[in-house]
Formats: sequence, structure tokens, C-alpha cells
Amino acid sequence: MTAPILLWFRRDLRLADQAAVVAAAQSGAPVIPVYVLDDETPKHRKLGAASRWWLHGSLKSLARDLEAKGNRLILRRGAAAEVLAQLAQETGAREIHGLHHYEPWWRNAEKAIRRKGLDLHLYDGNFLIPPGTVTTGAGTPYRIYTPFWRQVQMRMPPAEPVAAPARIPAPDLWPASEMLSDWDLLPTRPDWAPGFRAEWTPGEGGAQDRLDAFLPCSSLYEERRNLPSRPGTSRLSPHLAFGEISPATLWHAAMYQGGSVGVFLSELGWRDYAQNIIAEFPDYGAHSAKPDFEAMPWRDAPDDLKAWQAGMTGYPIVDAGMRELWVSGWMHNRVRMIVASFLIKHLLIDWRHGEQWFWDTLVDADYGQNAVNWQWSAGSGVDANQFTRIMAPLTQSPKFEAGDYIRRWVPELAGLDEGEIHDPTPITRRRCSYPMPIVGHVEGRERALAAYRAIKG
Ligand SMILES: Cc1cc2nc3c(=O)[nH]c(=O)nc-3n(C[C@H](O)[C@H](O)[C@H](O)COP(=O)(O)OP(=O)(O)OC[C@H]3O[C@@H](n4cnc5c(N)ncnc54)[C@H](O)[C@@H]3O)c2cc1C
Repeated sequence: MTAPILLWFRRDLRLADQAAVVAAAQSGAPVIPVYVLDDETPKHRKLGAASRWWLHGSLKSLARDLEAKGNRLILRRGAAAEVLAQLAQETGAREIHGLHHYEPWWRNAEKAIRRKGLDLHLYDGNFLIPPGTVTTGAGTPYRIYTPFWRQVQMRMPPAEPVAAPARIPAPDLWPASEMLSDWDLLPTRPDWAPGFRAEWTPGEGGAQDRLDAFLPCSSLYEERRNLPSRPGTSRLSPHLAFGEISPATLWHAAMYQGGSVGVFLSELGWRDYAQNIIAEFPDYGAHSAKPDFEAMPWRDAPDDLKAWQAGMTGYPIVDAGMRELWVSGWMHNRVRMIVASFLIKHLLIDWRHGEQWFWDTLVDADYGQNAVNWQWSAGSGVDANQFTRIMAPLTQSPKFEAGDYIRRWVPELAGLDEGEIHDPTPITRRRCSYPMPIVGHVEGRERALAAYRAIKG
């Protein structure tokens, strides 16, 4: 009897253009697909609450799709290396197939699996190009996005996406599986997810629908992507974060659609860039890359942090973004940049507090993208961005036509006209029960610049 193969799913929850699925299906051996809910190996980086909500839907969808291929999904909990070794022993499997992932805890898990004598086969496909492939003339990884992207483009297009196999051979005997409903991934008391359900359909089918809806408008992307009041971006980020669609699929679909899709593709490039950074600096989510920043006199200001988290800072654009995040698990990119700058600079609160809040509340929370963008916002990263670049929320808000966005997410201000919506008068604030700014723009800016001067000596 041929020994079965374990097909290990992580954040690559799809059957199409998934090289490990293809390799396992073509091997001629029976395939046992498995997802391990591993809250041990990542330590304090276990999935946040919003990601857990997403994972539930994504696993349900994957299990359905596998059944349609004559197979099923086995669910287990525990440290991935232990669980997979145990499963291999139960089933007689010696090989494990999966996709490459670059978060430091997954690399540790992979080492531990190999140490147990299991034959782990890893394939590319969750990124346009495997991290570490393009390097500077000196052979070191790129730290600046623009030259990185120039080099990546020279190696594009990625290979054509491969369709899901028609059938995935199943074993005669199945190992036991846990029940998804026993994992308590969905919130119950209270159920804070109605806004999530209204906005998202996790799973490979949901990803394809989202792509189909975006493609006809993709040529407007460049013009609209910075306007939070307009539907201008793809909203594919959680699907990409959970690997429900491959970046190569997006690349080819956008190119086939035609029009000016270059800026959209370059945003996908930022995703690859972030993976390159965490592959080189595994601690990027925990430590500022510029060592000076470890001496930054961050404020310990729990009330200000709470006001920021709750969308009660008195800056309508900041509050709209933070409430959009809380209700829907997502926030527009331009607004992410504004709220991050506000936390770090106007409130002088350590960027790691913001990074952790996003980790818990974003449905697209991704270690690399989150850490790289927070360090970019702080000016503490390996890239060229500077701390002294301080975004003025009251200027950004009208500049990017955020009026309707604020009306939607800060309903107490919904009746205000363009003249007031971005910065209501004290009388209007009182009338609308909307708070006064927790810090003045000039005061916050000056305090931030003084702190920066202090670490620069
Ligand atoms: C402080 C901060 C934290 C962030 N944290 C995350 C995170 O945890 N997970 C995450 O997926 N994105 C993160 N981003 C990047 C970006 O905001 C989101 O990827 C984007 O808003 C997703 O919306 P979209 O799918 O409509 O993007 P589109 O504009 O349609 O772009 C297509 C895809 O490109 C990628 N992309 C776009 N912008 C960026 C970027 N700046 N950096 C890296 N990849 C990008 C995403 O995968 C996105 O889905 C963060 C940005 C900031 C400023």
C-alpha cells in the first residue's frame, strides 16, 4: 500500500495555483490535507481575534472545496511540528508538502519538523517572487522599495496560474479530525462581527468574486486609490493574507484586463517587499530597525491610546478610520497611514502599540506587511522614510475628499457640510456629542519633533 502524503495548509488556503496541492495530487499517493491551529509556536503572535473570525470562514470554504475533489480537511490543534509528527505516525505518512512561509515562527516549525526526520517539501507561490531572489549588486537584500521593485519587474511575469486538480486522491482510512465549531474562532458573547459578515466572504470563492468585481474598475485604481470615500481599491488584502488567491493570479488577471494597472501591480510589489524584509529581519515586528529609536521617549499614555483605539480622538478622519477598523476589520490604506502617523507622532506613543492593535483587529493582519508599514510610518525602519514626515490629519482629510467617509463611520457628524466635517467648531462638537481634539496639531507636532531631536543628540 502506498504511504499517504500530508498536505499541510497554512496561510495558503486555496486549491488553485497552489503548488503543494498540485504536487501532492500528482504524486500518485493518497493525500491527507491538514490544517493545524497552532497557538503555541508563534507564542505572542498567535492569530488575532479578527483573523480568527476570517480563518473560520476560510477553513469552512476549503473543506467544502476539498470534498468537491473527493477529499476532506483534517483539523488538529497544537504545536505544528508535534501535531504533524503524530499524524505521520498515525497514518504512516513520511512526506509533508506545503508552501513556503517566512514568518520566523514558521521557519522554526519547519526546522523542528525536519529534526523529527520527516521529509518536508516546500514550494513557492504565495509571492510574486521568492524572498531573497533579487539582491543588490553587492549581493545583499534590498532595503529600499523602488530599486527592489525595478528588479522584480525585470523577472515578471510570474508563471501562469495552474488550475486546481480535478480530483485529489483520498486515503482508504481517515485519521480523526477535530470539529471546526469546537475551535471557538467566532465571537459569541458578545457577537462583535455583524459588520464583518456584511462586508466579507472568506474563502477561495469569495476571493474570486472580489477580483471579478474589481477588475472592470482596475483602470481607475490609480486615480481613486487614495480616496477613502470612493470604492477604488481591490479589498483583496484579507484573501491574499490567507492565501485564498495567488498573487500570480492577480498579476495575470490585471494584465489581461488591460488599462493602467501598473500602480495596482506595484502595490502587490509592496507585499513582496515586506516579506523580503521579515525574511532578513525576523524581529521586525518587535524592534525598531534604526537603533536610535530604542531610546525614543515614548509617552506612557493609556487614556490617549484608548481614545485612539475607540475612534474618540476628536480628529474626524482618524476616528472614522479607527471605527471602520473596529466595525469591519479593515481600513483604507490612506487612512491607515494617517492614523499610524497620528498615534506615533501626535500622541508620541510607541509604534508597537499600534502594530499590536492592528494585529488583533485587522482581518488582513499580516506580520510582514503590518510591521513594515508601522516602521515605515514611524520612520524607524530600514527604508528611507523619516520620523520628521508628520502627516497633518486636518489637511489630509479634505485633500483626499474624506467627507463622505467620515459621515459613514462617525455618524454623529453625518449632518455636517464640507465646511465643517473635517474639523467641526467647538459649538458643533458639543451639539453632536463629539469630543474636542485630545492634542492640538501644532502641540503634538512640536512635542514629536523635540523627542526626535533628543534621540538624535
Ligand atoms: C500602518 C499600516 C499597517 C498595515 N498593515 C497591513 C497588514 O497587516 N496586512 C496587509 O495586508 N496590509 C497592511 N497594510 C497595507 C495596506 O494598507 C493594505 O494592504 C491595503 O489597504 C489593503 O487594501 P486593498 O486590498 O484594497 O489594497 P489594494 O490597494 O487593492 O492593493 C492590492 C494588494 O497589494 C498589497 N498592498 C497594498 N498596499 C500595500 C502596502 N502599503 N504594503 C504592503 N502591501 C500592500 C495588499 O496585499 C493589497 O491587497 C498596512 C498599511 C499601514 C499604513
